[in-house]
Amino acid sequence: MALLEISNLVVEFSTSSGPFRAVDGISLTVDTRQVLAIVGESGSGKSVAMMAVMGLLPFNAKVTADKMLFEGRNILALTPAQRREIVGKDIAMIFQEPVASLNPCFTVGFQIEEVLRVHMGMNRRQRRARAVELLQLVGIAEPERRLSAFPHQMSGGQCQRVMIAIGVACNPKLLIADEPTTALDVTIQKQILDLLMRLQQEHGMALIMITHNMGVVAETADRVIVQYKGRKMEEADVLSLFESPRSNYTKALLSALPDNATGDRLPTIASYLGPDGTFTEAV
Ligand SMILES: Nc1ncnc2c1ncn2[C@@H]1O[C@H](COP(=O)(O)OP(=O)(O)OP(=O)(O)O)[C@@H](O)[C@H]1O
Repeated sequence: MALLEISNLVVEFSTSSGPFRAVDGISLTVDTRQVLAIVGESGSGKSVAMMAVMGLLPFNAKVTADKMLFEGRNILALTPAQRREIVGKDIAMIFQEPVASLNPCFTVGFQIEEVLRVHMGMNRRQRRARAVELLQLVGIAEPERRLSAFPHQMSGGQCQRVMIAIGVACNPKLLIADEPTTALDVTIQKQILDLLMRLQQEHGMALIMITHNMGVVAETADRVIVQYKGRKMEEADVLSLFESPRSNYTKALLSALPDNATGDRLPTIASYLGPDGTFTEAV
């Protein structure tokens, strides 16, 4: 049984200019301990699809799916209370903007301990001890002292480490990382990726890595889904994707990497469109 199984996920927003379909029939499965990358340009519906899994979309979103199963349970049929037992505990998500994702009004210690209070029912002493352990785990020096820091007193990289600590606090079975390194300096990006991969391996978590960066895909993923305008263009294991991409859109993404440049100018996506103005899907 797959850990997460989604079939034909559709997310439609009602907007002032009519319905807008951000996710258009995405299917995917994630197995225990697997790292799945979802790659695609900005606006391709990567985040919206995963927010639908978390139940975090606003009221103007309509979510439908033939299947959305976590460990065999239909997530869409759960009551909000049942869903909250899973989300944040068994499935956790970290976001692109670590500083903005933390609450500026509370210390990082409070924010880590809150998750432990809600999901693990720990008492004050246990929470404190676990919070120190978590900060150590994510590589924050002087953890006891840093627990009383507010997010604005920490760097972006440290805030992302705190977000990761909150994400893994309850030993989730699945962690969804939404562009976890995009807002960070290049040197810090590498450290955060290494940290995520170490935690994934040590804790045996499955990881969904949302990214637009093919380098991140190559370094982290077992399987890859390439998404464009809310649709899945291609799904493959990571080696096949880089060695023999089947969809024109994947070919376009790969040829747009500076390392693959053959001329003075990088090719544009448009030069890979088929005669009907669309990309071939290879799923
Ligand atoms: N609340 C909303 N109402 C209307 N449209 C929305 C809403 N939230 C997201 N969208 C639209 O859904 C589409 C998909 O957005 P999404 O954030 O999933 O893209 P993405 O692939 O994750 O890109 P990025 O990497 O920039 O986050 C976008 O066109 C976005 O404008």
